[in-house]
Amino acid sequence: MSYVIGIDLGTSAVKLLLVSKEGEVKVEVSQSYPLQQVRSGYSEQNPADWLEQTIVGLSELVTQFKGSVDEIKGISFSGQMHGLVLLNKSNEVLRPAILWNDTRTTSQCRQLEQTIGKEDLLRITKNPALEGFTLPKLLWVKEHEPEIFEQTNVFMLPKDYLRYGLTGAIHTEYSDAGGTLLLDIEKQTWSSELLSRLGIDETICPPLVSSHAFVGHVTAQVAEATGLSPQTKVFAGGADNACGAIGAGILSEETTLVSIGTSGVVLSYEKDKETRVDGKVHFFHHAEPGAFYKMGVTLSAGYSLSWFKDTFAKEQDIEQLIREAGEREPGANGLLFTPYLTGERSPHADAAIRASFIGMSSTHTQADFVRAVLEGITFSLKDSIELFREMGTKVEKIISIGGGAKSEVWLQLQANIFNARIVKQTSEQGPGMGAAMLAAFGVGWFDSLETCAEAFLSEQSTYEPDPIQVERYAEMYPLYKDVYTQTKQLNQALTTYR
Ligand SMILES: Nc1ncnc2c1ncn2[C@@H]1O[C@H](COP(=O)(O)OP(=O)(O)O)[C@@H](O)[C@H]1O
Ligand SMILES: O=C(CO)[C@@H](O)[C@H](O)COP(=O)(O)O
Repeated sequence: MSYVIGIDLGTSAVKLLLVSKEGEVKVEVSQSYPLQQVRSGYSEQNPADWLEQTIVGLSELVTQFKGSVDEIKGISFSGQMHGLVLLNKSNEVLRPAILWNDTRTTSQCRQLEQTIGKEDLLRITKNPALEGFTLPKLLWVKEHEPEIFEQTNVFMLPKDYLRYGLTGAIHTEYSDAGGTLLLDIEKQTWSSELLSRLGIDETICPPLVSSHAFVGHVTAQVAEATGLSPQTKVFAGGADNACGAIGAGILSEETTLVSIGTSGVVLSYEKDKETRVDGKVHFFHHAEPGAFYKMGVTLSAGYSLSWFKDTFAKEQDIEQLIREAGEREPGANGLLFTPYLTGERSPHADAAIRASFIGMSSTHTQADFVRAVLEGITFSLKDSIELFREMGTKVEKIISIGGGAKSEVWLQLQANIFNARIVKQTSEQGPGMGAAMLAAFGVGWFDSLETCAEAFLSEQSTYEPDPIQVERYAEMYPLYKDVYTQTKQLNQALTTYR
């Protein structure tokens, strides 16, 4: 027997899957780490925590594995996107990583628009300046922590740091590089034009490789700490959403992906680099060679639910909370929630907006609140689905992945709010499975990711939209959308108090 390992460096936890050559998940391990949010809009993690927990997870996986470690042929990665990791000349981490959901960089985004111009940014990177992307974070460090910027030898993205920790080799790959806002998407190179206009030395950008590229073996030290064989081959990997797309079989334009992890994502495959999304949604390289995807992002999707639970129902079981919410009426008895806890990206690129509960009454119970949170998160994903539909994308069949896809109640809610058929696969761990598939493709078990998908992926259950509930949610949706318009100025005024 032969196996590969897919490692998904999420925001809440690192998830490791041991997958057989037949695509069966044999061992699944998850190790969590904290998120530091010291001020509203700030979000950081310690790269040492990622590496430490991955090593713990790998040794746990090896312990649970019944076979010989020589049978584990390859490892690859999926990782939360955009996070800025800075290393000095000795490859030591210079400061905590500034994450994708950190929105402190509004002024750097405006500066970028002035220095480069919105049109040139779109022409080169196919994306607008958004707080979550890596370049504004780099400019923030340059401005606020010049002594750290001076010492920077190379920047990295989260899963690239993990790969460096396991192999000692420094790279990034195209699917994550697009999310830095420094990649020339058409030329597939770091943009010398942007870098020179911003006065940033190109040497701080890591070398670029393809997602399935072989980049080395695990080091002897890592092999000893985890029990893995030092012969285990390591492949580059991809951005978590690109890997999620692979792990959900989004390798053609027919199906759409919805991922509910810490963030929420709506994603569809694009063959053509000429596709224009005009900055309304993101446009990046897929982890499949030569392909692309467009993507809308809700910053606090699963995070809104976790926040609610941690703040108001810490001791309660998440599944029980969702089950009780599922028994309440659609519309949560007139309670609306907008999930803007850390600002928003799609369709409102607004770092200052914050979440609301609208319509609270003394008759509302905890279950109504949880229902409103689930509905609000799902409405916010519908905003991206509507953008896709306006662009001409048919959204009829959706593969749903991420922590949110563990819940039947939430899957049915997605079908009713999106008015689309929702499919859950045998594993909801799309990004980890996508990473395992990149390793399987990399070691040469398959001649394409499509053939790998045929062997590895299968659908488990389908959720059809219920026409009565579809109509009810269609009536509520304009009310949900109005909350943004009505609370925008209020939230802007409240920034002084944060
Ligand atoms: N049993 C469950 N049912 C529905 N949602 C869940 C369940 N368990 C966790 N979640 C949601 O899944 C989210 C984590 O999803 P995950 O894909 O692991 O995130 P990440 O990749 O960002 O670490 C949590 O924030 C939580 O809201
Ligand atoms: O910023 C984005 C995409 O642009 C996020 O989707 C991150 O990639 C984090 O993902 P999760 O931890 O929610 O999987």
